[in-house]
Parts: sequence; C-alpha cells; structure tokens
Amino acid sequence: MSLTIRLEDKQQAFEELRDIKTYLAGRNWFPGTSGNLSIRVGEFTPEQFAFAVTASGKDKSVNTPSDYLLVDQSGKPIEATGLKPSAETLIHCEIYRATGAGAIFHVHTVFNNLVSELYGDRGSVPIDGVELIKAFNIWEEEAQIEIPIVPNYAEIPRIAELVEQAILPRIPGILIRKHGICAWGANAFEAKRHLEAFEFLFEYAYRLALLRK
Ligand SMILES: CSC[C@@H](O)[C@@H](O)C(=O)COP(=O)(O)O
Ligand SMILES: [Zn+2]
Repeated sequence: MSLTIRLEDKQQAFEELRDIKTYLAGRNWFPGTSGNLSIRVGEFTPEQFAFAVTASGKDKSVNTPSDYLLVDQSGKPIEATGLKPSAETLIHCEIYRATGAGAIFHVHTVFNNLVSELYGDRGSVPIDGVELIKAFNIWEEEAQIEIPIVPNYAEIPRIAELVEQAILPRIPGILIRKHGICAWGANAFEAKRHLEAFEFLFEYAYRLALLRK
C-alpha cells in the first residue's frame, strides 16, 4: 500500500481541522498555545497510515495558511514543508495504531488537569451513572466507567509507550496527568462529541468531590 494522499482528501482534512480548531478556541480550550488536533486521511492499516496534524507551537486561536501538515504513521512529514508537527504527534500515532480512530483532539483545561491529579494515584477517574456517559455509546442504565490516566513525562515517546496499555475498549479518551486529555472518534464529529462529554464529566467529578468533602 502506498501513502499517496489525494489532494481533495488533504484539503478536506485541513478544512475540518480549521473548523474544529476555531470552535475549540472559542471555548478557550487552547490556553498558551497548548493543545493539538489531527484527522486521519486515506487508507488505514495499523502498519501504515497518514494524518493531518496541527503544526507545533502555533497560537491555536488564530487561523493562518500554515497551521497543518501531513505526517505518516511514525509522525514524519510526508510532504516537503517547513512546518514542525505537534510535539505530541507520537501520542496521536500510537492512538491511531491502537484504535483505528479517524480523529484525535487534545486539549488542556483546568478541569481535566484537576481530576487527573485528584485521581492520578488511582490511575483512572471513576464516573458513576451520569447521563452523558451515553455520548460514548454506552447505553446501560447507571453505567459505571473509568477514564484512564497515564503519567506525564518530558519525553513524549515515554508517554506514547504507556498509551497502548492504558486504552480501554469502551472509553474513547485518555488523560495525561496534570497535562490534558486526548479524545478520539471515528471522525471529527464523533471526536468532538467525546471531547465535550469528557470535559462535562470532569467538571462534574471535580465538583462532586468538593461537595462530598
Ligand atoms: C505550550 S504548553 C503545551 C505543550 O507543551 C503541549 O503539551 C501541547 O499540547 C502543544 O504542543 P504542540 O507542539 O503545539 O502541539
Ligand atoms: Zn499537550
């Protein structure tokens, strides 16, 4: 299989990334240039795939002609470009490889950082019977879920290495402790729904823990 990407597929992915970036920036979910987004493009096998990803260090609240680039399954640019892929591209590579997802969104918020620390030693955030769990396509009554947490390391390959073991089949997201969340889905629409549901549940978990104190 070759990694040739059709121009129209690349353009569509870049446009979708711009739309979701603009929306998430409106929610103030990219403070201080944090966060990164990607959408998979073309054919997928766990051994070979490509995705469009945000360039590193950009102000994600601004749209410019040089915000995205295409990379392969190892995070290397597949076209000549002066842009550097997100510093966290390897985490995206690992999630795509493990899940076959179509889009991955990573944001840093105060609530995702708070709950990742609150439940960091436990290794997961427990959520019990909240209606919005259904956003993950989990329909049982009073469902109980655990949202996994991995440690945050300065070396991204060390985080990427832990991601595969930590991913839970029903849960389309993973927290990096005192860092942020990566949420994914079959496409950008689904990844956005999952990301919003996670953030709702994190605020709920944080406030509930305070009320119970
Ligand atoms: C500027 S703080 C955030 C970064 O260290 C990183 O965690 C992040 O999410 C953004 O990195 P980037 O390389 O721009 O994709
Ligand atoms: Zn980050």
